[in-house]
Amino acid sequence: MLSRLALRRTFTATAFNPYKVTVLGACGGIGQPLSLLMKLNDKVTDLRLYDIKNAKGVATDLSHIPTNSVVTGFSPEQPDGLSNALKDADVVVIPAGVPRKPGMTRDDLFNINAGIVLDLAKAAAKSAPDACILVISNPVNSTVPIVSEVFKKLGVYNPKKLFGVTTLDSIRASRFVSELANTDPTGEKISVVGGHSGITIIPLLSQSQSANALSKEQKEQLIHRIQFGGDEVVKAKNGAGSATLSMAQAGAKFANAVLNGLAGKEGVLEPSFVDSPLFKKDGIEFFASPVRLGKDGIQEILDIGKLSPEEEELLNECKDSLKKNIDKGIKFVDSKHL
Ligand SMILES: NC(=O)c1ccc[n+]([C@@H]2O[C@H](COP(=O)([O-])OP(=O)(O)OC[C@H]3O[C@@H](n4cnc5c(N)ncnc54)[C@H](O)[C@@H]3O)[C@@H](O)[C@H]2O)c1
Ligand SMILES: O=C(O)C[C@H](O)C(=O)O
Repeated sequence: MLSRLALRRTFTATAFNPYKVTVLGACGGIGQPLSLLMKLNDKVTDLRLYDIKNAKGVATDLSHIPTNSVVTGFSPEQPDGLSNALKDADVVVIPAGVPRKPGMTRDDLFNINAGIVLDLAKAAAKSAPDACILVISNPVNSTVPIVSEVFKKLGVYNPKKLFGVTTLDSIRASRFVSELANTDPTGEKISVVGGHSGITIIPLLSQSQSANALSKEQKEQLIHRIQFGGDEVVKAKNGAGSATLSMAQAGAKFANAVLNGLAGKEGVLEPSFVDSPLFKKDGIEFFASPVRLGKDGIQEILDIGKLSPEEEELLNECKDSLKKNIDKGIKFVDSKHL
C-alpha cells in the first residue's frame, strides 16, 4: 500500500508536470512500445495516439494502465482527427512511415516517407506550432530538414524546438563498447555526432576512457558496428522491419529528456540532429551533437570536443553525404506549393 508521503509525491509529480504528448504513427513497430513508455512517464498527463490504422484499439489498451495520463486515439476517419490529436501539444513524436528491408538504405525510404512527414509537419505547424517536434521517421538526415522547411514556409519555424532523434546511435554505442571493455553499459556515455545513417554516424571513441583503451582493430570494428547497427537489426529481422524496441527505448529516453528540459530541470544533455551552427560554414545546416535542453527547447548546442586524427577523417567523409541528404529534404519541400 502507498504511504501518505508516496501518495503526495505521486500527486505532486502530476500536478506540476501536465504535459501533452502526441505520437504520430503510434500503432507501428516503434509507435506501440514508445506509446507504452510514454504512458508510464509521470510527466505526461495527456497522451494522444494518431495512426492511419488501429489508433483507437491501441489507445484503449494503454488506457487501462493505472498511471496519471489520459490516452486518446485519433484516426484520419474522424473529423479533424489529426488536428485534434495535435492541438496544443507540448511534444510531438513522429515515428510514422515505412521501415527498411534487407538491401535498402535509409535514403531508399525517402520516396514514401518524405511525403508522409511533409503532411504531418503541415498539420503540426497549424495545430501545434509551439510544440517540440521529435522526428524518428527515416531518413532522419532528410526528414528533419523537411519539417524545418514546412515550418519555415508556414511562418512558425523555431529551430530550438526541432529534433532528429539520434539517441539510438548513442545507446548502441554504450552497449557495444561495454561488451568489449567489460564495463557497465548503463555507465558508458559515448558521444555520437554527425547524422543518422552509415558513414554520417561518427562515434567519438577517443572521448571515452574505456573505448579509447581498446586496440586499434577493436576500435575500427566498433566504429563500423555503430555506424551500421541499424543494418544488423534489419538483416536479423529478415524482411520484418528494422529496430523497433531499442528505438522505442531510445525515443522515450529522448522525449523524457525534452520533457525534463521543459519542466525546468537543470543539466539535461542529450545528442540530437538539430539546426546547428557547428558546420554551417561547410554548408551543413543540420548536425547531431550534444544539446542542452531547457524550458524553451534547445538551450545550448555543445561543441563536439577534441577529435583524434582518425575521427577528423570520419568527419570529413561524413560531410558530403550529410549535405546531400539535407539538401534533398529542403529541395523536396521547395518543389511543393504549401
Ligand atoms: N531515428 C531512428 O533511429 C530510427 C530507428 C528505427 C526506425 N526508424 C524509422 O521509423 C519509422 C517507423 O518504423 P516502424 O518500424 O515503426 O515502422 P512500422 O511500419 O511498423 O510503423 C509505422 C507506422 O506508421 C503509420 N503510418 C504510416 N503513414 C502514416 C501517416 N500518414 N500518418 C500516421 N501514421 C502513419 C503506419 O500505419 C504504421 O503504424 C521508419 O521510417 C524507420 O526507418 C528510425
Ligand atoms: O536502420 C534502420 O533503418 C532503422 C534505424 O535508423 C536504425 O538505426 O536502426
